[in-house]
Amino acid sequence: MENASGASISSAGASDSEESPRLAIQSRDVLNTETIRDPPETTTLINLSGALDKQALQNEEQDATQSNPGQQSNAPAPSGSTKPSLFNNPPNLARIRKILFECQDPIEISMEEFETYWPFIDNVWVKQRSNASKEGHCTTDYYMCRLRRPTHRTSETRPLPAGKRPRKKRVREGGICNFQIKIVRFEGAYSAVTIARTPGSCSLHSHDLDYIDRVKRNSGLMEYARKESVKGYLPSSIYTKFQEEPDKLGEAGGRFFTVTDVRNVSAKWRIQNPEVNLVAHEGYEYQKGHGIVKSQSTDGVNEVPSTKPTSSASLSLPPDTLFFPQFSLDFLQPYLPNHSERREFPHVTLSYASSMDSKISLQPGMQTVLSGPEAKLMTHYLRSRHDAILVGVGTVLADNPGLNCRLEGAGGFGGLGRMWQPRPVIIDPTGRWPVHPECRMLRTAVDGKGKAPWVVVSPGAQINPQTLMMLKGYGGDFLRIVEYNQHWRLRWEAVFRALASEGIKSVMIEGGGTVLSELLNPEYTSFIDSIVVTVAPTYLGRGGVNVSPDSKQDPGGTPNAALNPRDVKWMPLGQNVIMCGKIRED
Ligand SMILES: NC(=O)C1=CN([C@@H]2O[C@H](COP(=O)(O)OP(=O)(O)OC[C@H]3O[C@@H](n4cnc5c(N)ncnc54)[C@H](OP(=O)(O)O)[C@@H]3O)[C@@H](O)[C@H]2O)C=CC1
Ligand SMILES: Nc1nc(O)c(N)c(N[C@@H]2O[C@H](COP(=O)(O)O)[C@@H](O)[C@H]2O)n1
Repeated sequence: MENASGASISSAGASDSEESPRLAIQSRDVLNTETIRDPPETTTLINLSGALDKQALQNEEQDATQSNPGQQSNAPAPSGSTKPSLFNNPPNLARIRKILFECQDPIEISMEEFETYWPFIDNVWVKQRSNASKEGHCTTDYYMCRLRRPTHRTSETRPLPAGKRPRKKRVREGGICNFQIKIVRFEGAYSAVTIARTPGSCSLHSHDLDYIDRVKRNSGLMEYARKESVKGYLPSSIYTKFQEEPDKLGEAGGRFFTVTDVRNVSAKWRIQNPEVNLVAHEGYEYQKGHGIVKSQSTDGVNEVPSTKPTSSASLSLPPDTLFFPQFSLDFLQPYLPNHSERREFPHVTLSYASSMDSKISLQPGMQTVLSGPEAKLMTHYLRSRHDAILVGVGTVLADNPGLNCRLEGAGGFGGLGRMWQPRPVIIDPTGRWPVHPECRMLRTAVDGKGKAPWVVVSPGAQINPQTLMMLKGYGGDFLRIVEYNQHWRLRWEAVFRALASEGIKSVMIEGGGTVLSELLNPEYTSFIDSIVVTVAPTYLGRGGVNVSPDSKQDPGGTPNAALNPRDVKWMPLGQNVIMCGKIRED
């Protein structure tokens, strides 16, 4: 596809998800101390990938305890010595249901996350149509909100069992809702599902999620009821047990769950298993006027705390998770992108760590740690606030970086999909970077902890078709820039314009020495908004990689400072000092 800047994304046969690369949730502006430390509906943020593995194990264990329904007619029996939960809710279910209901921004999640969470929100949606790509790697399903239909379907047209009267046609209260989404599933080395509103959709539902939960139960919830029914329990006993865990029931969308819902599920199973005598759970009995209640005699038996933790309680974040700083980062605010601004070019922040002698590494090709733990957290916070992280190929070859945000709450670190994960961008005019499945950026993409990179190349770069397909398979791409400056270097203006036309509104440029030194020269400073430098209390010496713009002279030939940032602020963070400044004239 060719864009206005003369750049092209080499996306022959691209899937829907590739046509629209800015598909992850882009609401970085809301990633602040409050949302990440104390999100509105949950205080426990849990890594999804790890979580899902453990959950699968638990599901298997639970399934293994289910005996064959035909044999277990009068002995359905989880032991009363512990209090096993009837729910196996995936982490952050309420919050993620809300995100998948509102679809405020396009969402990109892994196939596993989709399969885990979608059953708990499928009550909202009715499928309209499906398309599949010729190769079969990509399917697109179009859904409309269930309330788009003005009425419940009348059952008059359906064949009815003998003696059953047709239901009355009921007109929906609250009008109709024209919310529509498309779900694109892309299966390759990197499988992903993207969920986004379609162009004809309204931007908000005309009702809340509770309204739909009242009208229709989701299939995740119904599956809980089915699993318990096939153990031979009485519907009212199952219902009573569900009600004993109101938080989990509510989280799964079951605030309006009724005993009739369980009866419907149970009845289906009973058709196949008519000989089974349904029983109450152990420790529960029928009490006239109250239905199934916990027996007095066994009260307390079920109160013994379980030694086996329930689903989300035992889940942990990946070991490389960084926890949100307890110290204030408010000082950064004036230097951060403001995504609501309409701009031709992205907001550009230069952010790197430097020694006292302006070196960013001990020698070319060598990674050197200059940021202490506090400054590292700040850098990851900055990453979360930008759409893309740009580096030169020298940095990628030297550091094999991840270029993701590893703060708790970011996608893969307790957040959904690739939420708040920036897009790595590599300036590699001749295609020197050896795209390899073991490199950190691609591993990060496979693990759902970040995005695969876009590699900016010049027209002459020889990109092997297999390399192209491999990178695309991970969700990355090559971006060809055809504009050069007088030194046969790619024109930064063209790079920024190409990124803007791909939906990138903010870029954090981390390095290395060549890229930073070039961008600090006068011809580029009109593109640079802010600079955030982490200064380390060390001298790396002359052999180090330098950051320094070209020297400048005034018109009389007197040497002058090359660049003076404005609105400068210095902030000590641990052993480092952070220098923030503005570059571009407003
Ligand atoms: N402390 C810190 O914060 C950081 C430190 N670093 C360190 O920096 C070092 C790497 O720096 P360096 O070696 O200078 O490499 P860079 O990462 O700056 O990459 C330089 C290469 O990028 C390509 N490039 C850059 N700008 C352009 C342009 N306008 N047009 C065309 N090509 C361009 C060129 O590739 P080609 O040669 O193929 O033409 C160039 O050689 C590493 O040691 C790394 O650890 C890196 C980032 C941050
Ligand atoms: N802020 C900062 N401090 C340092 O001390 C550094 N060495 C760097 N390096 C940059 O960070 C990249 C590594 O990123 P990952 O941790 O692998 O995600 C590296 O490539 C440089 O861009 N930065």
